Amino acid sequence: MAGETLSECILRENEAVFDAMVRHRFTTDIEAGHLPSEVFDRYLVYEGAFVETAISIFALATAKAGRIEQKRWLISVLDDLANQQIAYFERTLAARGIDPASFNLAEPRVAAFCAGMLDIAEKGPFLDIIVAMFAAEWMYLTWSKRVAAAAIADPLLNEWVAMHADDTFANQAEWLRRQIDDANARLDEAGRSRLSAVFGRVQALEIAFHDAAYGDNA
Ligand SMILES: Cc1ncc(C[n+]2csc(CCO)c2C)c(N)n1
Repeated sequence: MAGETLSECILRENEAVFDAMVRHRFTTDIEAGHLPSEVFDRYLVYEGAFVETAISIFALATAKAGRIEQKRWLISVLDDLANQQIAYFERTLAARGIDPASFNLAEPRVAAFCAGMLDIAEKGPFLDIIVAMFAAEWMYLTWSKRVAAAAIADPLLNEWVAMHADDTFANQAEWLRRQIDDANARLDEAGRSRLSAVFGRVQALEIAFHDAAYGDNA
């Protein structure tokens, strides 16, 4: 549509699947204060595996970035993932007495999500990686900002939601969004629709990943 940025166009074209994900039962259960404890435990183990995958994805983006300013920013994202996010999982798994070995990390929907994201990063150009991570981060920012307004009794769950609703995370998601909008003029229609399809594919993988946190009865 005329006067629209590329990120606005991508969000409009994928509105239905994006809304389905930001309204996923995982987010509405947290908001309503009744996320089952065993679902949070399973989620933490699956999510910890994804954060390690995210380090590989951002490392590939760093390697493929054309400009030093982009590399510099992505290195700071990597530092945050390796030092703040991984530390959250180490602390949280220990505090909740979770043994990751007692969960199935080969769960098909979790494996499909991690492998699907990594595949985009390995095979795709820089902008595909940026769009895939924009899809994952913008979605988390959107539901976390909504859910952060609710009183979350579990301090570790509260911390997780707050971490995705704060300015640092919002700046990260907005940086990705700017990369997409700045590239718009250099793309043709086929390139734009390919990126929009990447965004939609990531939301579908995300929905299955969050279903998996509920076990087999999702
Ligand atoms: C399943 C899943 N999807 C998206 C995010 C959002 N997110 C938060 S940090 C990060 C990586 C780099 O900042 C991403 C993508 C998540 N946490 N877990």
